[in-house]
Amino acid sequence: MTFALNVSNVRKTFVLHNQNGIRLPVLAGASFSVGQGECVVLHGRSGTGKSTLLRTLYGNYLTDSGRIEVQHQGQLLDMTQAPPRTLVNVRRHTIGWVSQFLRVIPRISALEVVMQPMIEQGGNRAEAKARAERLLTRLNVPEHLWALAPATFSGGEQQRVNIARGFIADYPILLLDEPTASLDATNRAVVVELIREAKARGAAIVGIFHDEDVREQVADQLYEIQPDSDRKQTKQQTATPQEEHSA
Ligand SMILES: Nc1ncnc2c1ncn2[C@@H]1O[C@H](COP(=O)(O)OP(=O)(O)OP(=O)(O)O)[C@@H](O)[C@H]1O
Repeated sequence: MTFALNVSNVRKTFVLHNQNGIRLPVLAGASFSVGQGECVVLHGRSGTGKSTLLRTLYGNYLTDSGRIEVQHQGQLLDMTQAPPRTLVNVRRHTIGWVSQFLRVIPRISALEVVMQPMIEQGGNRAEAKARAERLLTRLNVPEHLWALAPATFSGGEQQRVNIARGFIADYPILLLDEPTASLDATNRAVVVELIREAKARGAAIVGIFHDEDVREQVADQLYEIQPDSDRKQTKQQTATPQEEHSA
């Protein structure tokens, strides 16, 4: 199977510049591959680095070493070397991100928030609106809320708007950071369906799911992040400024 995403030997150490340059090694050589239509679930105890790895795949964090190869617009691209402008393009067209929290934009309606990724890909407005409405309906977001900005929505409503936004565009790769965290059983089942549909159209998915039921229903592979037995806080030898790309 050709991979959509290939992670090899990724190491990541956080350097806490405002705390005496303490170094916190988190990822000690993460390696796995995700094929089209496959879902890899990141697994491991709390604090082992699941979120860090997922964010690193999205280009939020610089790595110490290793490669993160993605198939992007017919070419193989190493995310660890991609300049910011390329990252923006990858995030627009190739890698979608669904976290448990919606980044609320003041005065923009829920419907527009959901439509945005498809419009940014150059999609047709009417089609984006129809798709957004279908997704919001499936995710049980009441219609009277669609025209409102989601700032005042409940946590679960915001999360469902965020999920609709993440699934509206057919990204080849999807990164899911606990997308079912504050959902009830009915809406969790809808998210499982959306993930299965995305896999069926060939999306490669990497996710974190604390809910065991959801994990079992969507995972093709579990990637266990080994606790770094040598992990310890070590003082930085030389102060190298660490640049991070924001999401
Ligand atoms: N931005 C950061 N700066 C410094 N340290 C960080 C940062 N983000 C995470 N860490 C540290 O990295 C380690 C891994 O955190 P991470 O959130 O990736 O774990 P996790 O496996 O996702 O945990 P959980 O299951 O509890 O969400 C933790 O010890 C955390 O304190």
